[in-house]
Amino acid sequence: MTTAAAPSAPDGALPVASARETRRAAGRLIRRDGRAFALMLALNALAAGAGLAGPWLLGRIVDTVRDGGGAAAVDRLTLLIVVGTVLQLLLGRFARYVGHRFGERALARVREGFVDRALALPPAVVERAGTGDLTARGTTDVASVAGTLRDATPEVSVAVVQALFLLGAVTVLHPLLGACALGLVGCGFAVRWYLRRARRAYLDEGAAVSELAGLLAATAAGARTVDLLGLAERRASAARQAIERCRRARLRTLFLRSVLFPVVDFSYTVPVAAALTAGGALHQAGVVSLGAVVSAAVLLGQLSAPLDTLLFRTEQLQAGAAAFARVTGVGTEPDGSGPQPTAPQADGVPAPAAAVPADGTEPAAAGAPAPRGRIEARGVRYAYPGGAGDEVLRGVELTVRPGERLALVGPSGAGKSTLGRLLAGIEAPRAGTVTVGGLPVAALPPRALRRQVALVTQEHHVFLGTVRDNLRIAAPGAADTALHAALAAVGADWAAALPSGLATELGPGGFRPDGAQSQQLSLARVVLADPGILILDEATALLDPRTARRTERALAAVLEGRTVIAVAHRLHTAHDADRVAVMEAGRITELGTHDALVAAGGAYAALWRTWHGDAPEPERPTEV
Ligand SMILES: Nc1ncnc2c1ncn2[C@@H]1O[C@H](COP(=O)(O)OP(=O)(O)OP(=O)(O)O)[C@@H](O)[C@H]1O
Repeated sequence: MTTAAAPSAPDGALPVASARETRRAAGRLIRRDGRAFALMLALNALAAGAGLAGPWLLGRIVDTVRDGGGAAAVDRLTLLIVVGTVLQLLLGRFARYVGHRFGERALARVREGFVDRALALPPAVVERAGTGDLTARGTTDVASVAGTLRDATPEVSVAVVQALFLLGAVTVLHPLLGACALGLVGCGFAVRWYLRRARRAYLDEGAAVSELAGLLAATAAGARTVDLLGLAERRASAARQAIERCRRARLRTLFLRSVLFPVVDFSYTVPVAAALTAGGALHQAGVVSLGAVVSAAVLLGQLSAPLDTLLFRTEQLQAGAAAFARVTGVGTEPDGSGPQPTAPQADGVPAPAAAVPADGTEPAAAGAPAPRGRIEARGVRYAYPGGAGDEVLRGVELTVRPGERLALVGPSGAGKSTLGRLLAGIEAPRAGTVTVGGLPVAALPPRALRRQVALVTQEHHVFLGTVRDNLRIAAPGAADTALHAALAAVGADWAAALPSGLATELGPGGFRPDGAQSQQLSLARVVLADPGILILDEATALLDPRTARRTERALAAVLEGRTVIAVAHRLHTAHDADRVAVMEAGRITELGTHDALVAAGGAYAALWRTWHGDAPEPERPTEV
């Protein structure tokens, strides 16, 4: 899906679908349930047709009485009015029922699509946008779309059909009486004025709510840090500013409504007054009967009901359309040219890129083992967005062979973690290329990429749900035997002793794994995902020594048979690696085996001597 982002999307924020793309997405939703939509419209048309009987029969009653007709004739006409009204009620109710069901199905599709696209978002996109925006789109915006689809769409379709039928009926009575509906032109101007401003205003309101949600979520998540560092006043001040922006955005939408509604209310009376005036003249000229004038006035008076619905729902439709644009925008690229989420195949694995790797290794194929191809960085340059434009990586050249273990060492801030993120495809280089098995990582769909490269950090997350749920995230549909094998591979013996085995619930109210156990669960997921290349960055850095030892043992099992690039904090890791790359100021300055680099007497040799206590501490802190 390609969209042009709304111009307002700030740098790093998730894109918002353009008006055109929003309309297209709505069209797709309607087409997918086209029969139900057509049935809803047909039933509405029948209900509106039945509704015309009342005013028309009222006119007939007036004419009958005027012509001296008896009470029996009036009774018959009155009975027909009752029949018409009941018919309208029943058909209208059925039309709404069909409409609500259509709305619910469409909403389910919107929700499923949103979840799919949100889950397929590259982590870097979520990091830059902030989880508040994504949360607000997944909650407030989806709820707004829900209200629109469930209530507004059926109501609006009823109202549109009713209004058209009423106008048609008056015009049939006499074209001049139909022309009296032009008195509603003031209403049209007011609505146009409103609609021109409403999309922008509602988008701003949604963005302000997202910002506030993100700020409050971050403050709540970091409550202890806020308390510890005495940041409460600063956070409260930021929250006050965000609330003020919300208030201003809300006031703007309120102002738009406060102009719209009074103008519209006045406009409703104009056609009725015009019909009575013009109708009186026509009647006197003998062109129309008195009953026709009464019918026309009643029909035009009845126009206010569907128009009211339209106006009332217009606001909801506008808010819903803005929310739909924000929901649809998730997972699209701001410039409309970047990678789009890949539709999963039946087994949940996306189709891999159909290209033959340059180094002759087998291309990825659905269900086939991930290729253990070489990973290469050529002339890689990178600067963080919003990082004052300073280059963090300045022309990195690196080739890691299949099955090789490479240790990345160097001073703090040299760019090791950043290079790890680029090699894992989380960030894309500003210049140069990163390829895995000959395929540029930037061109691989996220899920296909994850089958080839995994970045293991000290961050690990236990999801609410069972042990099985937590593991199957990496391999949907994996058999219990595979899950047990993965747990055993990372030394998670504790899992076998859980009361309900793989069905044990994790988290509050269930089993609460400690740091090492959580890390083991996340490593078991890596085993199940079975990527050919692992990038380790501080995987055990924050753990206490005992936990770190347990985790490292688990890690050793995971590394077996894979290409490994490890940001090395302890030089014994570098010593045990096949080769060592020294990184300084965004470049690889030394590359070779431990022995060769020590013999060369360069930066690595100095680090190694420092680690052994043979030399004074270097001036810059190092990762030893
Ligand atoms: N998200 C970010 N936004 C802006 N600048 C960043 C970001 N992350 C890192 N940097 C900057 O990029 C530079 C390289 O950081 P990086 O973390 O890659 O270095 P490192 O060698 O891994 O250091 P360390 O071992 O201390 O993490 C540093 O100057 C850092 O301040």
